Amino acid sequence: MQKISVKLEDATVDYYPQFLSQRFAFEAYNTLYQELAWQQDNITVYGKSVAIPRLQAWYGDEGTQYQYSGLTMWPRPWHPMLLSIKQTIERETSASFNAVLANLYRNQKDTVGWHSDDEKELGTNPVIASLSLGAERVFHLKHKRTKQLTKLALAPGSLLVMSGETQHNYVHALPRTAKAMSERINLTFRKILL
Ligand SMILES: O=C(O)CCC(=O)C(=O)O
Ligand SMILES: [Fe+2]
Repeated sequence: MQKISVKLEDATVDYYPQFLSQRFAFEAYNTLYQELAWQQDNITVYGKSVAIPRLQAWYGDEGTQYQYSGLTMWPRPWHPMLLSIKQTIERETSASFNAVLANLYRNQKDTVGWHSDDEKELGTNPVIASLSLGAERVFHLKHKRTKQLTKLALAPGSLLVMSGETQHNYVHALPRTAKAMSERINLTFRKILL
């Protein structure tokens, strides 16, 4: 399988342009779009409740609840399609995961702002495996100290694996775009320390 090591200072990022076949990526998109328990969550920012600009769903092993910005996400039991994708990623990367955050970007206005996946439940130097389906969107990575910006177009069926000190040294985001975009699903597989 084709794997591209993205050249980044102080980070380890691998990109698999066609991790899933086009046919399977299309099928997975349709199934997950229809069958996951997509919800609109609110977070508390400066004491105010704000709707997150995307839909989300959290699936995982029992005990993998996850907290951020005043929001606790309780895991739903694995959907068979998520479990099968997880196992395929585990075989290829030799990492293991026990939960996944599914994001649904409904259009070009849905985004995720600058952050690192550095919640304490993930431990130091977590492996985050990010699978993309549906519309292609541009993922941004920014070095915290040098501010060096890297942009990666994430194709449907592609896998981006961030490991090593990436979360420590970089923030990442999926910005909104001026151009109209159809729906995109992103699955970020994680390992919550229990
Ligand atoms: O949608 C993406 O590609 C990124 C999602 C992300 O960064 C996250 O869920 O932590
Ligand atoms: Fe993230």
